[in-house]
Amino acid sequence: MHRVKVISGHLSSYPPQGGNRKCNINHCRARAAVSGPEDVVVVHGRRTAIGKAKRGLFKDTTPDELLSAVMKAVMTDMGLSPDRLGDVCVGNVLQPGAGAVMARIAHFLSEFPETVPVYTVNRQCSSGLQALFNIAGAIKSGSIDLGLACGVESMSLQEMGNPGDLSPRLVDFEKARACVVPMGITSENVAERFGISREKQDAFAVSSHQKADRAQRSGRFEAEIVPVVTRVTDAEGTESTVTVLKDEGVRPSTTLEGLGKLRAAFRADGSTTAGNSSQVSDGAAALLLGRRSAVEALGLPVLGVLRASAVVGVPPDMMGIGPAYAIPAALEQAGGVLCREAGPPAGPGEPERRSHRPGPPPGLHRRPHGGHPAARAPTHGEEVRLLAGTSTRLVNRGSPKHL
Ligand SMILES: CC(=O)SCCNC(=O)CCNC(=O)[C@H](O)C(C)(C)COP(=O)(O)OP(=O)(O)OC[C@H]1O[C@@H](n2cnc3c(N)ncnc32)[C@H](O)[C@@H]1OP(=O)(O)O
Repeated sequence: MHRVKVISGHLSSYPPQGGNRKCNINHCRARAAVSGPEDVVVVHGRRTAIGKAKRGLFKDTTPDELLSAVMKAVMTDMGLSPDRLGDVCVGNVLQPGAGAVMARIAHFLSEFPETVPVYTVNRQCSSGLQALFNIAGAIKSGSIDLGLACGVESMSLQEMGNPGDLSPRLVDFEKARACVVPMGITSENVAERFGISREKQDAFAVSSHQKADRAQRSGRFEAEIVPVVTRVTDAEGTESTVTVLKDEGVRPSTTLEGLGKLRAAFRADGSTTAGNSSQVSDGAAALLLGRRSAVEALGLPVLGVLRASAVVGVPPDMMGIGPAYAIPAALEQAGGVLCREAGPPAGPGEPERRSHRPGPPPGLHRRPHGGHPAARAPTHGEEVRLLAGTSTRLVNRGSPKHL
């Protein structure tokens, strides 16, 4: 939840509306100022540490075990029996069948009863967020009161490079061809088309490592990380038992100078390196959601309220720009007002826009929905939480109409 607060803080840092008509997210929030028993609220969440794929302490751990660790931890922390859950949704990309069998096995490893259902969903990098929004949708529509939204991936035990059986005709369609562009190349495309220099990427990476290091050293992640006891085999073939407690991607010694020496990983003349890339990782997370009335009746805490959601399709050869388009779309739903300054970056060669309601980004098609008339705001001192995903998803307020 700390990161959610940070994102929310970024979004609210725009100056109040004035002569320059910059977006004021607090104003948007004020427009959404009613709360009620039908709200979908976040109760609790836990995650595993994020392991370094292939070389980290989770490299030999199966995803059902990672998933089971967080599923169990959330229910135990809340003192809640799993049979209270109306549904469990798990986001996953690489496991066969999006991990349906793996998820059901995790369910039983967690000693959840068979009467509680579980299913999986795959929306690539935002699969976990999609799971969250599916559960929120089921709560909002009245089909369940409480649900568990999870995400899990073992990049160590599955390969990214096999897209499965595809039509040979894909070569005749530019966008279809772009769907099999490797992730590293999509990073190069974004850097090139939006003018994000190697220096900027390296500077961002240094600052990211520094922030993660500070957070790690000050114990900010401790409450959210579930210690996982597992087995790992070292390079000599010796197996040992370890307790995994810490994210493995953080390199406190990272410097601009050191990063500057790394070679581009995907294109000889490129700018994406092992130092400024998103680490290939293993891990899992679970979040308990519920209808406010049910949550309060059980005496459970309310961490935040889910207010709006938006998904925006983007060109597949630069899929990493998803959040830049989905976040403004979700904000627009949350408050019905959005300025371009809070919107996605201008497209390549596109002048900075100033319209109060941005049109769809170049080459992109906005889902045809507007602001949400039934916006509600939290009570009891809660803040609105806008949850941004690694990809195209924002989750917060919804209504049956939109779910
Ligand atoms: C669930 C998911 O994980 S999905 C997201 C996965 N991410 C992607 O697909 C984005 C693309 N990124 C990638 O494919 C990978 O990060 C790659 C191919 C660029 C690099 O992968 P790896 O070779 O495993 O990178 P790794 O972190 O081991 O770094 C390799 C070397 O670069 C250097 N290096 C990496 N980071 C740094 C740093 N911050 N400072 C200095 N040197 C560094 C080191 O020499 C390191 O070797 P070492 O760990 O033995 O010291």
